[in-house]
Amino acid sequence: MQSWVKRSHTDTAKRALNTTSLFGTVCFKVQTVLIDEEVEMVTHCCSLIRGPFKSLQLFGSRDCSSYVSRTRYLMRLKEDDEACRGALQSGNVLLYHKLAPLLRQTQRGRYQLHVLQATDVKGILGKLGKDEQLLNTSVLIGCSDSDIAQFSLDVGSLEKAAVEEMCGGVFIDLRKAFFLLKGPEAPLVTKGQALLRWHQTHAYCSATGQPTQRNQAGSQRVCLTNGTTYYPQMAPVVIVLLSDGRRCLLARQSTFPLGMYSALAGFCDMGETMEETLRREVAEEVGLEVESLQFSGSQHWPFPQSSFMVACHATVSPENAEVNLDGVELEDARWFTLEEIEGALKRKPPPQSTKGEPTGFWVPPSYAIANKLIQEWANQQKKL
Ligand SMILES: NC(=O)c1ccc[n+]([C@@H]2O[C@H](COP(=O)([O-])OP(=O)(O)OC[C@H]3O[C@@H](n4cnc5c(N)ncnc54)[C@H](O)[C@@H]3O)[C@@H](O)[C@H]2O)c1
Ligand SMILES: [Mg+2]
Repeated sequence: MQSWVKRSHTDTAKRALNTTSLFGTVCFKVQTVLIDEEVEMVTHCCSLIRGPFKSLQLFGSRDCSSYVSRTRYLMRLKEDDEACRGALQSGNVLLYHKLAPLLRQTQRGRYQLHVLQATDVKGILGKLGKDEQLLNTSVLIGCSDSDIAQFSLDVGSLEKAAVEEMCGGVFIDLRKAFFLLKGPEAPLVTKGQALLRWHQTHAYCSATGQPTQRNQAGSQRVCLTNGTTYYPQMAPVVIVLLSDGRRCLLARQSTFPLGMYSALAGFCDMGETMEETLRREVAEEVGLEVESLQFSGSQHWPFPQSSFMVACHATVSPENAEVNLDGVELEDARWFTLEEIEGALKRKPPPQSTKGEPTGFWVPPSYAIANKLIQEWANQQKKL
């Protein structure tokens, strides 16, 4: 196959691929972008899609795992504006209105992400008399299991109700949406929002005050005056569930919903390791000295800004477990037994309108990594 494909044809095929999803509707797409004499060759090429593209090594081989293929594809879209613009034309788009994501309700009343095709979005923009170029302000957020590039787009300049009506969906505040969505939809919707928000707040260079320009994928912005490149950032936070061997420590801030207790958390100071942050935060907030720690997992947390949560378990000695509260940040911190924790894990959060203290404390819902730490601790204690 490689010997049959002349150099110019190889370039043509590459160009064709730039306009498509990973292994999407290549044959259909190329006919829309190529001149006639090229179409025949590329159509033939596409009919043998696995063979030629493997030998041309445009996206790596399908012998690799699909995860590797998707990762390489996304990497390429971040580096190649033209390829990214092409992928956007046949991509999936999550819409946001002033950073509130668009969801739709299923017949069973469950909420799902409302994923649109780029062509649908263009149709909506056309019907509302808006320039199709707005689509190009989308940012790349991933690649679906069916190898379609995924983007997020804020249509805050359009009338919210009109878009909702046309799409048959509803824009819902992220805090609520996060709670309503299940599985991989929840992290995807927060990633989409976090990246859009980063662009909305980084339009200018903090050194020159001049405008910055984004690449097509939205993975970076560059100051046109001094050339500084800015990348989307998350603030690192350590979240820790302390145990004295028998009980675990949970705390609450006065701003938490009534009755909710969570694990201790704190932002990393400049230059700190994760271990140092953990030790410092525990000392600052509850006056205890950590003896040992164990990494558990991590999570991107979009509220109020993007944090990168690193979750750990840590122990203190039972002889030195008396809490000495820092009253500035925390309203309360207490040791809880396994029985109390099991009760709290089963308890549903009270409705937001509830006045007065709910009967019994409760813990953050399952989408918060604090919940995972608490579940892990309870499971571990049950084995002892
Ligand atoms: N996902 C979860 O399960 C979970 C659970 C608990 C807390 N959290 C999140 O962890 C984060 C940190 O927790 P915390 O509030 O206890 O932190 P913290 O104990 O460090 O206290 C917050 C204070 O730290 C200072 N600070 C330093 N760097 C900051 C930065 N980059 N951004 C904001 N404030 C900074 C501010 O003065 C702020 O008032 C919060 O955003 C919270 O929403 C997530
Ligand atoms: Mg804290």
